[in-house]
Parts: sequence; structure tokens; C-alpha cells
Amino acid sequence: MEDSIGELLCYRECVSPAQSIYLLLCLVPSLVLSSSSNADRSIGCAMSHHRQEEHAILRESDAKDWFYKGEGAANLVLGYSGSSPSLVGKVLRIQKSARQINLSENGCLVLSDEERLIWGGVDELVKSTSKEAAARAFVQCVMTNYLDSKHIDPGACLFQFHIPIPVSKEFLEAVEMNINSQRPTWRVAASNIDNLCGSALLISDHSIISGAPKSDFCFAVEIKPKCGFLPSSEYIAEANSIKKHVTRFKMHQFLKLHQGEVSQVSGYDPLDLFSGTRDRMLLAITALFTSPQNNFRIFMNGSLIYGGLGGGADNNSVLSPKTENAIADLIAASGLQLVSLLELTAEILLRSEILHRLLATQKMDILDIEGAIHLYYNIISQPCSVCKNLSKAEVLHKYSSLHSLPLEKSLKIVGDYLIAATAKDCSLMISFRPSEDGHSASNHDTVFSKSINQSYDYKAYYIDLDLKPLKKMIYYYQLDQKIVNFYKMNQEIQGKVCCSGNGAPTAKH
Ligand SMILES: O=P(O)(O)O[C@@H]1[C@@H](OP(=O)(O)O)[C@H](OP(=O)(O)O)[C@H](O)[C@H](OP(=O)(O)O)[C@H]1OP(=O)(O)O
Ligand SMILES: Nc1ncnc2c1ncn2[C@@H]1O[C@H](COP(=O)(O)OP(=O)(O)OP(=O)(O)O)[C@@H](O)[C@H]1O
Ligand SMILES: [Zn+2]
Repeated sequence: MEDSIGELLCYRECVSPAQSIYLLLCLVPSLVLSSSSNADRSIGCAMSHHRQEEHAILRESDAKDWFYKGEGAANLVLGYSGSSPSLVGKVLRIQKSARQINLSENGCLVLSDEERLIWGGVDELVKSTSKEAAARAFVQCVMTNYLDSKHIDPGACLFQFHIPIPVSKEFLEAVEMNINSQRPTWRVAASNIDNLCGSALLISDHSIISGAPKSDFCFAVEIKPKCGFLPSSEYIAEANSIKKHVTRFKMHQFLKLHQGEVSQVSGYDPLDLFSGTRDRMLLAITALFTSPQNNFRIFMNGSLIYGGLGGGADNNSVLSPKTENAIADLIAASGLQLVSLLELTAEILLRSEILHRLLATQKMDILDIEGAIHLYYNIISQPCSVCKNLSKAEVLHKYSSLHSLPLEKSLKIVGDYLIAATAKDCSLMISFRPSEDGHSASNHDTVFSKSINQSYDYKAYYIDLDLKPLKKMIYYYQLDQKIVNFYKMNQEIQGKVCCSGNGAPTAKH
């Protein structure tokens, strides 16, 4: 098992520095009007069968109109700077092909037999014949049951806003050449655009807010909040009880530091962000601003002006006074102070239910991976490789009760675990712009900034609500153990150093 741990975890190692601040003054385009409408939304699993908008294939000559917007492990996202009315206000989300890892043999193109059992009640998902269709069905038929559809891209519910658009190999090759120098080197090394994918998704650009007069500025803050609660499952081994007191995010930071993925441990505490308390939320947002890593970005008029381009080794991941001044000046040109921007973000998060519902969805992970992993083995009908390594009768007895659960129950719990995993990994995009004369447009919510005596229209969206493959369960278990073991080891070392000095170690979370 040790060998496979190393193998499975090696793709997380990064190889070279990524940028933390990305000042694109020259690229900041004038405001782009988004053509998406708030009025058209469908909730639940009534798949909308609107006629799909026909899009001409994107060719090599179109590549110049697309600029690098961002990327994660699985997708690369381009912004549009051309003038085609059907593309203005949209981003193109292109699948990447992993070079170093193949977590899912079928890449979710077609769900595995076991995944079909888990998502059996969701016809549209089970019958999906492409990764894009499965992704859309998952958001529309599963995630909308837990997250407010007001904050989910209407594109996920309506075909005409979330369109697979044909893309030629030449277009993708040209795009790749144009943008590669802007991508973090470690992301380039890990994976590239899948040039043969044939299509990409056209989605509303949530870093801009529609209808803004050209003279005004609009801002968007992107936050990847990660897991916002401490697990309390009885299946967490006694030796790992630290998990009940220290956040996964914090423990993972130490492992990331050790692996060179970050240059300093972040001071961000997800429990603050999810606390529902204005002061703690502002504290969390300020900490994210100070250590953005891959958890925080600021866009101005649709262009990234601040924040990590990825989660890799990041020499600049800690804010220097010079950088802070540069970014503060850039924002101040819009009449907004940096502090007010952070306060507005906290206020919007506080008012909207976006974090509240997200937390409830994350908490669908009720057993923790230390419990859910046993049910995974029930589902794949193989001997449990975790129990295999246990000798204590008492502990074995506890887990054997999980192995005696009926299949239906295992499917439900693991399905919920995967839904929670999506909720723990998604991001929020909060965009805002000054209201016209203090009046709000009817399709936006409004927040008032006391510090500058100005109302702002805002929108808040979840992005990246992708379905996680069932096969990842083993990886989840191994990573969890690696994170907690590394953290405990560090604690012990620090404890020894500390105790040999002036007393007991401080176990402050
Ligand atoms: O396992 P985690 O918590 O490290 O999350 C992974 C993320 O790492 P993070 O710690 O946020 O930097 C990771 O993000 P990065 O690649 O590190 O930016 C991905 O989001 C990954 O999801 P997927 O493989 O693209 O479906 C994420 O994997 P999942 O666990 O969400 O499946
Ligand atoms: N609809 C959108 N509007 C504006 N920007 C977007 C949109 N979707 C994605 N982005 C930008 O592109 C980046 C990468 O997108 P996304 O999170 O979907 O990639 P991913 O590979 O699925 O991520 P992960 O690593 O979490 O799996 C985001 O962090 C965000 O900055
Ligand atoms: Zn077991």
C-alpha cells in the first residue's frame, strides 16, 4: 500500500514557482457587457431542453481573441476580448489532459458501473455519454438540490448559456502557444490543453457584472474556501483525533510547505470564513489577501489583477508591502479603497446564503474519509485494504459494522461523501460594481458600503461544481492519512523543542 501511496500522491508535487501577483494593467479591458440574464433559471432536475445555440467552430484565426484567465487541475479557462456578440461576456472552459495521472480510467466519459449504482436515481447523469454532459447533469440534477440555484451558473441549468462549442485542433494549438508563457510553470509541466477534445464549454464570465456603464469599474473576488468544519466522526481513529481540533486546511498547509507547493503557511482559517460573524469573516478575507495561494484572486473589469495563478510553489505567495501598495493603488483608481473592497466582500458573503448552504453541503461528509473508505470497499466488492492492516479487535469490530451495512446504505453515504467533496473544492466568485445613483438594477442584489457611502450591485456564484470520480476514494484516504501523520510528526518535533525550553507545547489551532 505504501508504494501506491507514493505513486498516487506524486502528481501533487510541483516543480517550479508560480506567480502570485499578476498585474495586467495593459490588458485590463474596458468593461464588457455580459449577455446572461438572471431571469432564466430552472431548479432541480427538470432538464431544460432549450434549443442549443449553433456556434461556428473556433478556428486558428480566432485564437487572438482569447486570453488566459485561469486554470485549475482539470480545466483551463480563457476570457474573450473580441467583438462577436454571442461570445462577449463569456469564458471558454477547456479540458486538460493529465500527463502524470490517470485517476479515472474512463475520465468520467462514461460512469463506471459502481458510479452508475451511486447516481442511479439521476437518469440524466447515468445516461450521459460525455464528460461535459455528465458535469452539467451533476450540477443541475444533484448540486442544485443542496446549493441555491440563484448562485449557480444558469448555464448549468439552461443549455443556451452553457454551450459545448466546437473547437478545432489548430485553434487549441494556437491558444496554447499564445498563453503558455502566462501559465504557472508547474501547471504546464503537469498538464496541457487536450488538443483533440473537439469542444469546450462556453460559460458566463462571472468575473464581470452585467450592465455596468463603461465608465465604471467592476470587481470580482474569487475565493476557494475549502472545508469549513471540523469532523466529529466516531470512525476517526483515536490516533488521528487531532483532526477534530485542527482544520484540514491548516494541516494540509504544513504538508504543502514541506512539498514546496507553498512558500509559507497561510494564516487563513476556513472556520473564520464560515463563522457567520462579520469580524471573523473579514479576518479570513484579509488573511486570504495576505496569502492568496490558490484560494484568492481579484479581477478588475474581468482581468486578473491579484492572486495566485495556481496552487504550486509560489515565491510571492506572501504579500510584500510593495505589492500591497501597487494593488491598493490600482484599486484606488476606481475610487475604492482596498480595505473597503475586502469589507464589501465580507458583507456580501454575510448577506447571501452562499456560504451557509455550502457548509451544509460539505457536512454531508458525515463519517469522514476514515469511515467512508470502508463503504467504498463494500461498493467495489473487494476486501477492505484498511481493515486488512488493523489488528486491534475492538477497532476491527467498529469498522466491521460498516462492512455489514446494506449496499443501498453504502451507496448513499459514499454518494453524499462525493457531493461533499465537490462542495469542499468549489470556488465562489463575487462580483460587484457601484449602483447607479444609489439605485440597484432589478436583477442584482445591493450592498451598502458605509466607509465610502456608496451602494454596490453584486452577484455571487459557485464555480467548479464538478463531479468527483468514485475511484478517488482511495486517494482521498491516503492523502488524509499523509496530511494528519505529517502534521502530528511536526507537532511532536515542535513539542520536543518547545518542552526542552520553557514548558509544554502550545497546541493552538
Ligand atoms: O484534495 P485537496 O483538498 O488538495 O483538493 C484538490 C485541490 O488542491 P488544493 O488543496 O485546493 O490546492 C486541487 O487544486 P490545485 O490543483 O492544487 O489548484 C484540485 O482542485 C483537486 O480537484 P480535481 O483533481 O481538479 O478534481 C482537489 O482535489 P479534491 O480533493 O477536491 O478531489
Ligand atoms: N465562469 C467563470 N467566469 C470567470 N472566471 C472563471 C469561470 N470559471 C472559471 N474561471 C476561472 O478559471 C479558473 C479555473 O477554473 P476551474 O476552477 O473551473 O478549473 P478546474 O480545473 O476545474 O479547478 P480545480 O483545480 O479546482 O479542479 C478559476 O479559478 C477562475 O479564476
Ligand atoms: Zn474496512
